[in-house]
Amino acid sequence: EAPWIYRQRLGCPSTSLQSQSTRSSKVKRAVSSQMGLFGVLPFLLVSCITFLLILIRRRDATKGKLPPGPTPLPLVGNLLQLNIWDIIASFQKFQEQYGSVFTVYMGSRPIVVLCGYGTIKEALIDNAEAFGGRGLMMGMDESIRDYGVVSTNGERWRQLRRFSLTTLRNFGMGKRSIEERIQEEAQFLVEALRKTEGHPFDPTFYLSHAVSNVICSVVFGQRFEYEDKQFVFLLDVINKSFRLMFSTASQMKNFFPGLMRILPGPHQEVPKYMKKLINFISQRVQIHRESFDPNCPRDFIDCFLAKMEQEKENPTSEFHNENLAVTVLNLFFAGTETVSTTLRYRLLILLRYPEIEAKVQEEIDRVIGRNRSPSLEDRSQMPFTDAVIHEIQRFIDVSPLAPPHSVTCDTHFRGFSIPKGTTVVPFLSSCLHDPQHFQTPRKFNPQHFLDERGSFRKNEASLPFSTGKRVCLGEGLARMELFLFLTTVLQNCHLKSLQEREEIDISADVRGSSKLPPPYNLCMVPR
Ligand code: HEM
Repeated sequence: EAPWIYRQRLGCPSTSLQSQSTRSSKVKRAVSSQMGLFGVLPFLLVSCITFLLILIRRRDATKGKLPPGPTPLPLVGNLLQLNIWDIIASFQKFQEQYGSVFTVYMGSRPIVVLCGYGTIKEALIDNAEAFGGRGLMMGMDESIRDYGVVSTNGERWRQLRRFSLTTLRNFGMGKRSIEERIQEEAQFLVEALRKTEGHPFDPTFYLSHAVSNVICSVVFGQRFEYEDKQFVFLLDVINKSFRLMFSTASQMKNFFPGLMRILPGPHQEVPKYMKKLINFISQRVQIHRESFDPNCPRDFIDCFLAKMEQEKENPTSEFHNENLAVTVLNLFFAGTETVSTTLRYRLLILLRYPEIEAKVQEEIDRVIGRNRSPSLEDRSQMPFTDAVIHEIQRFIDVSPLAPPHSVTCDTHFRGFSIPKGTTVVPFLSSCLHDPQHFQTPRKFNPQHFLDERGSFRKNEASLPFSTGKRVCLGEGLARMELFLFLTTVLQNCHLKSLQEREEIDISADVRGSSKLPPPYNLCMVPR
């Protein structure tokens, strides 16, 4: 006969021969065994959790003494203590609680977080070699993770980084300098803005097209009309894959990589988009090959093809088709969203502070005038504009967390032992808001970058591009764009808000670990 509790569940009738008393004693026994079960279950659960915690602690003890942090649970790690919609706020809380180096667990993976300028400098600059590895970038598609410059390590990364830096520094890129390419694009941007004829519009489209065109010009040797079908296709695919890679489902890969690999969801679409992008780039490479002249490289792809030619006898060369396609893809991903978000956010801040816009325009008129395009040489004579550009980058903090690093060897740091291969995340936001380096860290204040005489003053804690061996490879290019786009637009247009300035909200829309300006419209009036 099946035990009572199962018969109840299975809906079996109780036998009619059983007397009332036998039935009631059976009921009592069943109830007491059920109660026993409920008493035992929590005990078993607590024992299992304790056992797993001990295992985690023992494993960490054998791995080294990691910095302190919130107590992780088995399997989920610190998932329950982290606000995955606002990781920045969670990290700020942990920094207050545990200090400038703490450990959080993403699932069963420990991640060491570095906070504040002193700590980040000591790790990324003073111990550059140890902290210069790239950690596993979970959000990135597996088909491209092993190639290119952003997510690789060792010789591959070293060679591709050196090559990309040299090429972006303008050597061997044909007749036109990168500065000229940006100046040209800035003029196209102003022309497009003029066509809005003072009507309200959302600047996102114009700014992202202008910024993407700079990368197109550097990489493909060609800019596109903003309505060009190929260009619109390229930007659409980049945009969609960017969103998917930073979606919550993709972020959950950090916690449960194995599970997320098989679970359905938007993150499973990423490889499809990657394939489209790689196909697009491969077609462009093929077109380049047909008109390639090794003595006159026109752009990044030509320079790479020339390097492939030079190294064709070397069987271990890193200059091959896969690395070419993914490095180009890396430049698009790393160099478009960051710059265009900065430009978009910057216009919003200037709408909020029209007196600052007026002061920048006064400097533009005095140094550049209205009859020629701004050039990089002008920057050194424009301390106020330079300070505003730096302060906007500090204040808006578009990359609050650097992508994951990893330690390349067992590392002793501030009394802790971090085993080789451990993921380390520089919390750049904590640097940009470090109260020891900025007088009013949470307020927009260009004085942070000016001395008493009004000259530009560098601030070592201002690290929006990170620092050390992995410092942003496009920093030089980005700084050129940020200066030339701003000065060209303000030389030609006034910004007009649709709201009273006091009503303009400049606080960021935080999504996971990214910060974006709130959506807004504005008008541009020709000067
Ligand atoms: C406002 C604009 C930009 C910001 C705030 C920015 C910020 C960053 C940050 C924080 C990193 C991570 C550094 C680290 O791992 O510690 C990075 C890496 C990188 N950035 Fe940028 N970036 C910008 C523009 C660009 C542009 C225009 C390009 C390319 C043309 C670019 C290409 C890269 C690449 C390739 C890496 C990976 C470097 C490596 O792993 O060796 N970035 N950037």
